[in-house]
Amino acid sequence: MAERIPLIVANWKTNKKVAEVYDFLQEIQGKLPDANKVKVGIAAQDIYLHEMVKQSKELKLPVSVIAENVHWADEGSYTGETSPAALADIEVSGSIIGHYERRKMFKETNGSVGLKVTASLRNGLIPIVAIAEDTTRYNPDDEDMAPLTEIAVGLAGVDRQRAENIVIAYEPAWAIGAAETPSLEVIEHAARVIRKSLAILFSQEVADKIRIQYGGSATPENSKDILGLEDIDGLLIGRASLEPTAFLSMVNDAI
Ligand SMILES: O=C(CO)COP(=O)(O)O
Repeated sequence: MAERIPLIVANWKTNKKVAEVYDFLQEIQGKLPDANKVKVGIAAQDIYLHEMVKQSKELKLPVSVIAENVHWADEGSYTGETSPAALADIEVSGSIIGHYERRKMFKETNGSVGLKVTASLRNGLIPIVAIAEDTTRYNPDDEDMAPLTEIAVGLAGVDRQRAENIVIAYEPAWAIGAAETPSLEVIEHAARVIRKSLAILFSQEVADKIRIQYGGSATPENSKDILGLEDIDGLLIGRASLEPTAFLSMVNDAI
């Protein structure tokens, strides 16, 4: 089976002022583990990304700077959208795509997710595709299992050669911004269903290379157990990522 280096990503959402962004980066300087053991990303509001890339270089931080959303067109008349080509140009590493909050509040669909994933891969950005589907109704041992809709529809147009660069974030809607996570059994089951869906869509070989993160009320208290699950290769962290000590503790749990 392919070795998947865990990926821990902070999703700051619409939080932090510019001074707080820089304080955080300075606070984690020299405290991140070897990038060969765990990869670290921070997703922040677009207005901070360019400076975050520069600051990370200056501080020699092994951190990938990530957008929280991206448009599907490289350029053109799309007022208010951010081009994947422009993100790549300022050395942003990837983008979250189809976060539940965007699907719910901003009418993001599996169709637009697909366009954004393709556009990201075309520009060398890592798409972190968030899926919130209820995986409990699927049986991963069922030979004729249908892939999850969010994967089947959202990733249908993706070129198999590039698919291994996708990251999937499993974020059950009810656990986001909540106080509880699903049980470890439910998370592992969901991750297996997701990997099986990816294998149906691409191939088992590709599916084995794709990282699957868990997101939704991940904290320093539960991160080690979640990261210990066989099919979970990282975390997408909201609230607990806003504070450097908590974030660093969760990053270290991935080793
Ligand atoms: O939405 C999330 C990460 O993308 C999860 O948010 P919380 O960790 O705050 O529940």
